[in-house]
This record gives sequence, structure tokens and C-alpha cells, in this order.
Amino acid sequence: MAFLLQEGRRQVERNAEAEVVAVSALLETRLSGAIQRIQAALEHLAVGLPADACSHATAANFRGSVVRELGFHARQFPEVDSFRILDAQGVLLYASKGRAEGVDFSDRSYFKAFAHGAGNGLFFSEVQTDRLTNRPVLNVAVPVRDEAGGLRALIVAQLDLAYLSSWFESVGVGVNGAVSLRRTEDGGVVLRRPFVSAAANKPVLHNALQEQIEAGVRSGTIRLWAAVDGVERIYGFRRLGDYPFYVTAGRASVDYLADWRHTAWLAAVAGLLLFLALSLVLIRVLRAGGREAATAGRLRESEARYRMLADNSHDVIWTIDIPTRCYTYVSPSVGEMTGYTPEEVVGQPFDARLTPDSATRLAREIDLGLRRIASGDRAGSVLVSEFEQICKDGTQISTEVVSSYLLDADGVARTILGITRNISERKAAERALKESNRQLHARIEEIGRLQVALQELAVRDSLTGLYNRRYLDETLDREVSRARREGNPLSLVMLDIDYFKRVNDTYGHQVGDEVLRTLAATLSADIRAEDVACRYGGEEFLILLPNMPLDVAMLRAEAWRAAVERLSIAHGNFQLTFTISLGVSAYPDHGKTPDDLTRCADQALYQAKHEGRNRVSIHCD
Ligand SMILES: Nc1nc2c(ncn2[C@@H]2O[C@H](COP(=O)(O)OP(=O)(O)OP(=O)(O)O)[C@@H](O)[C@H]2O)c(=O)[nH]1
Repeated sequence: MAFLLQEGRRQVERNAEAEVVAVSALLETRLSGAIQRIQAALEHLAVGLPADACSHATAANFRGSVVRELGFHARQFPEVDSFRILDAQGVLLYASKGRAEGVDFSDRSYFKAFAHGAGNGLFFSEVQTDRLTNRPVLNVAVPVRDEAGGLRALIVAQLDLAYLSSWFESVGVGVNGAVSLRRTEDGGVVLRRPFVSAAANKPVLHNALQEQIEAGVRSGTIRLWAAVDGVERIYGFRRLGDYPFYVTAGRASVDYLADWRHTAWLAAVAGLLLFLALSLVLIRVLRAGGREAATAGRLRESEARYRMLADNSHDVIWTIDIPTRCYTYVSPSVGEMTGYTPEEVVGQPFDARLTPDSATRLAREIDLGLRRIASGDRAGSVLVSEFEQICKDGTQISTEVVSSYLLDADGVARTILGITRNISERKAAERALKESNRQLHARIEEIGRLQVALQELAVRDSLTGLYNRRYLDETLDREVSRARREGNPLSLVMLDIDYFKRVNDTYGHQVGDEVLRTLAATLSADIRAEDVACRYGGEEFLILLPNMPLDVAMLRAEAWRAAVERLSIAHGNFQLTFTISLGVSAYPDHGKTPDDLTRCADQALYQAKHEGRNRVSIHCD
């Protein structure tokens, strides 16, 4: 029995472990997908921000278009409270919502980091209460630098922690479970459910999970007593891609062991029943014998022990006489459970306080048990069943009944001995758990669908639908290695719209966007399945042509140039036309690394612009 219980416990623990691994993986995918997309939006904004727009003196000329663009991005990200642009002194220039230009943010960590030269990468602040909205946020910032590397502006996305916590609410980790988002650097809390005041940003010390993260472990499981609330949990943890965060999902042992404990309780009850049954048999035997005083002493002692057990139990212990099917004994706790006194129950038929459905089931079970015993099947003599009972005040309770048939010397069942436990609370908890499991599964399915969509979004430019620069960088690395390995050629075409600023200035930013979309569609319509067309920056595009030598790439580039020259976009009474300049480079002719090839294509593009635009060039050092 002990072995079976231990094995059951191990299985329950393994299940809990699988659950926390799944939940942490779900959260990781969702969070790192969101951060990736936000990073792409910030980089896009940084590339497209004109230098003049970064100064307070001329900001008014750009307010309309910049705020519109910030608003556009804010609408794509419900998890971002607002996008903002600060000038080189840390003063707010533009925001996707609210009008608070002029507010000073120069004391904020993300500004100080870049003002003192923290490179060009992404910076994550600590958890902060926003100065304008009073909401808890985590600021994500990228700098815009001038040619000399000086800070020109700062673009900031405010991650709305209240919104993100709704993702944490939606995962099922049980009543005492916990999920958190933490910094890899020191385990500082960004977000936690359940919420613990004063936990935000607080580093964790001497924590085995944090030690694993610091040792470079990217994901795993671990059992811990949480310092913050003293609860023992099994945690699944996972790094958020290359970002400086990790998520944890913990199931409390008190939750996932509840069912196992119930089984252990049943085992204990079965033991108690056996003991009571033996006591009853002993009492009967001794009574029937009508023996001398010594025997009477043992009888009293045994009966007293039996009474004491029954009288002090929270569960109701009872006996039913099988021939009459009436109660012959009921322990005092029946009052606490049903409101009836033992005197009101003893002598009553066994089904008097059951719902009709339960009464029918119990009668059927008794008949079946008796038939089994009559046929010599002793295994059927202990039964566990659930019945609905009606209390004295008319309320209904769910009960679990463990019963045993007591046989006389001839093997005939004369008495049923049983223990009834009120399991109404447990049933309600089970119903709630079932419902929350149903919801969890529905959400897991939804997240699965979202995950696929997110993965696609993470590599796509939202305006044109072409691949983004991040995707191109990864693919270019791979394709150059492959070209080197297999000895195949590879070409790059970098192209840029001529005088695009004029299009924006004359027709407005929206028409400019339409031009970008039309150009993307024209390129996409005329590339091979293995080619990778990407939006490289504002109005700059790059097309990677695996297995294509320089001369063929020149022909392709010329074909795109001619196709764009023929395009005409209707705008009111006008027909808008535009041209592109293109620079081509090829492996191995112009370089053997991704950087060399990109630089060469860029120089060729510059040359095409210099030579009069609307043409294709190659650059030779
Ligand atoms: N509408 C729109 N404009 C953008 C976007 N990204 C960048 N731009 C604009 O692209 C223009 C680029 O201008 P410049 O770099 O001066 O180049 P140009 O006017 O095309 O001139 P040349 O390249 O020298 O022929 C700027 O006006 C940017 O605002 C975008 O997503 N949408």
C-alpha cells in the first residue's frame, strides 16, 4: 500500500512538472514574440525619423506625421501603453497618446543609459510608475544617433504591465500557483501573479533557480520554497530568447498533491474500517459467548475504543442492519453534517435522507454487493461511492461513503458498516477546476494559433508584408555560408526610391506608404520562391538572390527598374509615377562575407544615385 501511494505521488509530481513546463513555454513564446515585434517597430521608427524632427524648434512641422505614425504602431500593440520620442536632452517631443510635450524624462534610467553612450541596442528599464499616467510600465528604448554618434533622439515603447498581467491571469497554475517575469541579471521581479507589493525590481538572493539562470541554463524545472510567500512549488522556467528576462510558472505542492492526499485519506479510512469491523466482530463473538468477568472486561474495553473512535470522528460512522435496511447506529457528528440528531436517524430506513437518484443507486449497490458476497466474491465487500444527501434545513450536500459488509460466522452479510464524509467543498473545487481546465485548454488552442501568426509577424514588415531586416540578416548569414560550402554564386540587390521625400512632402505620408506597398507588391510579383525580398529601412529594400551569378542579377535588377518606371498610382486627378535606383553585388566577386556584400551593394546604390538615379550599378573598389 505504501509503495502504491509513493508511486502515485511520483506520478502526480511528474504531471505537475509537465504542466509548469508547458505554461512557462507558452508565456515565453507570447512574451518574446511581443518584444521582438516591439523592437522591430522601434527600429523602424528610428530609421524613418527625419533629423529635423528631433529638434523642438522644428518639431511642429513634423508633429502631424510623426504622431500619426506613433499612433499607428500603438494600435498594433495592445501591450504597449504608448510610444514616445524624447529629444537629446530627454524632453518629450512626441507621444502616441496625450499631449505632454516638454515633460522632462532626463532622470530616467533609459535616458541616462543612452545619454552616457550605451551603444545602439535595445534598453529595458526597471519597472517604473509612469510620470504622466501613473501606470506601472517597463520602458523599452532605442536611440537615434547622428553621424558622429551623438544622441539625436530616443524612441521609447512603454510596456503596459497591467495588460501583460492579464496574460498571467489566463494561465492555469492552481490556487496557490505563481507565475513571474524576472530579469536574468538579478532575478528582479517585473511581473508576478499573485501580485506581491514591494516585490517589483527586488533582486533575489541565494535562490537556486536564479543561480541556474546565471550559470546560463536556458530552461528547466526546479522545486523550491518561494522566499516571497514561503510556498513550496515546482517551477518551470525559461529564458526569453536573447532578451534579459526569464519566465517562471510554479504549481504549489499543496495544490497538485490534494488529490493524492485524498487517496491517502481513503487508504487510512479503509484501515480504520478494518479496525472497526474487527472490533464489532470481537464484540459480537464475546457477547454471543456470554463469558465470564475477564471476558466482559475485554468486551467493555473494545467497545469503549470503538465508541471513542466513532464519537470523536468528524466523519459520520454508521451501521445498517441488512434485513431491515434501517440504521442501527449513527455517530454524533451526523448533527454537524446534516442537522439531524443520532436519535432522529437510528431506526430510519437507509434511504430516508438521500435524494431519489442517490437512493436508487444505493439500493442497487447494496443488492449487487449482497449478490457478490453470496457468490463468494469477498473483494466486493468494501465499496466507495458518492451520494447526495438532504440535510434537516433542506440543503443538499455531496458525500463520499466508504462501506463494508460484515459477515457472520456462516459468511452471511448482516450489517453494513460505513463512514460518510462531507465532500461538498471538494466537489465545488473540482467543478471549478474542471471549468478552469476547460478554459485553459481553449486558451492553449488559441495561443497555439496566435503563436503561428506571431512567428510570421515577427519576421514580416507590417507596412509592406515583405520580410524585415532581422530576418534578412539571419538568412544572409545562412545563404553566404551555403554558397561558400557548395561553391555556388549568390547576389544582392539593394534598391531605394528616388526623391521619395518629395512624394511625402507633396502628397503626404499616406500616399508615401501607398507607394511603398505598390513597390513591394511589384517586387514580390517577380521573384523566385527561393529569393528573399526584404524592407531594409524606410524606403530602402534588399533582395537576396541565392544561386544567381552577377550577370543574371544585373538583368533581374534592370527588369525591376523598368517595371517600376512603368507603374502609375492614381491620386485624385493625378497619376503618380516614381523610379528606383539599384545597386548589385555578388558572391564571390564583391566579397565573401555578409557585411562585405551588403556594403558593396550599398556603395553601388550610392553610385547609381550619384550618376543620376533610375539606373542599376555595380561598384568596383
Ligand atoms: N511614407 C513613408 N515615408 C517614409 C517611411 N520611411 C521613411 N520614409 C521617408 O523616406 C524619405 C527618405 O528621404 P531621403 O533619405 O531624403 O531620400 P530621398 O528623398 O528618397 O532621396 P534620394 O534617396 O536621394 O533619391 C523621408 O522623407 C522619410 O520620412 C515610411 O514608412 N512611410
